[in-house]
Amino acid sequence: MKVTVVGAGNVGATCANVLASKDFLQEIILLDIKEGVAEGKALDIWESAPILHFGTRVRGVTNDYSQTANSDVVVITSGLPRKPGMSRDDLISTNAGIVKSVTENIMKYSPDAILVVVSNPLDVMTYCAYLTAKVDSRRVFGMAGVLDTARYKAFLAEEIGCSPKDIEALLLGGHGDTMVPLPRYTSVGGIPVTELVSADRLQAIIERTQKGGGEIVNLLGTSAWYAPGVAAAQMVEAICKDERRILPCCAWLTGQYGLKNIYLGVPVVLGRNGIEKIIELQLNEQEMQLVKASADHVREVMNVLDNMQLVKS
Ligand SMILES: NC(=O)c1ccc[n+]([C@@H]2O[C@H](COP(=O)([O-])OP(=O)(O)OC[C@H]3O[C@@H](n4cnc5c(N)ncnc54)[C@H](O)[C@@H]3O)[C@@H](O)[C@H]2O)c1
Ligand SMILES: O=C(O)C[C@H](O)C(=O)O
Repeated sequence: MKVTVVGAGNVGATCANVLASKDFLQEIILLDIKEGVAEGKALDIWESAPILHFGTRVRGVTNDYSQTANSDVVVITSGLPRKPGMSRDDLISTNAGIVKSVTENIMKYSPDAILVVVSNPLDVMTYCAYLTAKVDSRRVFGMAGVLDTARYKAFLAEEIGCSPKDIEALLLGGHGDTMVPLPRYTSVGGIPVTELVSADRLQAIIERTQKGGGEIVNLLGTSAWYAPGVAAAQMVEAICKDERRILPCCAWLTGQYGLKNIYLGVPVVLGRNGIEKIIELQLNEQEMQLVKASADHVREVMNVLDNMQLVKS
């Protein structure tokens, strides 16, 4: 199978590197607009193949979309990352134009591809790619929940002093400070998390998760890439291997959770056709209110995109 990663910056290059090292793809194309960047990083990754023992061919190109032809999956990471003091939503005016033009170019050469959007503001950039691609929404979705859930699990593992491997958890909503980690759907080695972590510590972990992206931006001056890159790679693997994994993804809702015509993070079954199924949980009233508040925020930013009249809804 062939995968294209658009944007050879921090997240794109990390995603390509992780995918290559897993050795299940025939070819990865890394594409960037900046001359030499994708070629240089792809060559560097390819030169690690003899050491890591993988056979996936990794090639870099500068804006030459003909090289991406017939990709099975395309990961879109092109766009500006935020700096300290910014919210993800502040990136909309620059990144919407980038995501639109990238999606147009990709669809020209890979009309059957599945698109995994990573650029921020995530939920709205996924909407932008969907409007531009004009394909079934099951083939256009975003990466956020896998990353946000991983952060939630990492913080819990640290608190409990256990392996992150033993934590199962779920998180819903938009990729912003209104995201909704769900303690009722969180367990540690089969034990409900509420039996191991006090209510106030759990609330502190939820709030740290909600601001997890900003924590890294404040430390680095730019946003995270190791966990985001591997999170996107996990989604690509689930699709290409038709694993039918249940992962939280930013998906187009058509009535689920009482919401429609909106991209929002929900658990889905991810397989060879993209989103095979959206899973609807039986939320209690308080959880539903939090999801609705998150959806309200995402809808506000979707309206900003609509008002830009860049792509027709
Ligand atoms: N969804 C998430 O959970 C998540 C996580 C981390 C980062 N992000 C977002 O991903 C994006 C990339 O982050 P990063 O840290 O890799 O940034 P980066 O600056 O390191 O890389 C972005 C790359 O995109 C390239 N680019 C810009 N316009 C392009 C175009 N038209 N065509 C092709 N390439 C183009 C740039 O040249 C650059 O190399 C940002 O918008 C960031 O906010 C999202
Ligand atoms: O926080 C950001 O701006 C990048 C990304 O969305 C993240 O959560 O790490």
